[in-house]
Amino acid sequence: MKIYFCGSIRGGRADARLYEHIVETLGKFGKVLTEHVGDGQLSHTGEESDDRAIHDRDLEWLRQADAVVAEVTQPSLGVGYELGHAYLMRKRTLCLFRPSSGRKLSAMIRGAADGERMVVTDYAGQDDVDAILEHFFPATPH
Ligand SMILES: O=c1[nH]c(=O)n([C@H]2C[C@H](O)[C@@H](COP(=O)(O)O)O2)cc1CO
Repeated sequence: MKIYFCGSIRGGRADARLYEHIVETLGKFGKVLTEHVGDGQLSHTGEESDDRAIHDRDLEWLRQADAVVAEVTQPSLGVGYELGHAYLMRKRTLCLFRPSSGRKLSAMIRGAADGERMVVTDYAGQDDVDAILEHFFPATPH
């Protein structure tokens, strides 16, 4: 199971520690292609690499992915772009949103959910992540 994790980078790194926890937990279900998104050392300027190289690599990883998981509380153009591609590629996708942030999730994300291929789950925080992921990923060996 290859998993593509999306989280804000240039959109702001306020939730970076939460991303780190999600990436670590996702490791129980498969191989996370985008581990760097959960790297606490990665700043809001992003990776050192050339922007086109980042873009092309990430779209290729997205093509390879069996599932997509996104933390969507911190708004990010890149995450929105990835989710649009994932949707058109018909990838099974889980979006995690924290209403306690005081934000209201974009209609273009919540409005795309069908509860099957594209799932949006509201949650309180880190302690809920395990149970949500266990519910999303089928209990088959990988
Ligand atoms: O350095 C990067 N590396 C990278 O993989 N990304 C991808 C993965 C993230 O899920 C998403 C974050 O987009 P943004 O930087 O617009 O917040 O884009 C984005 C950047 C910087 O834009």
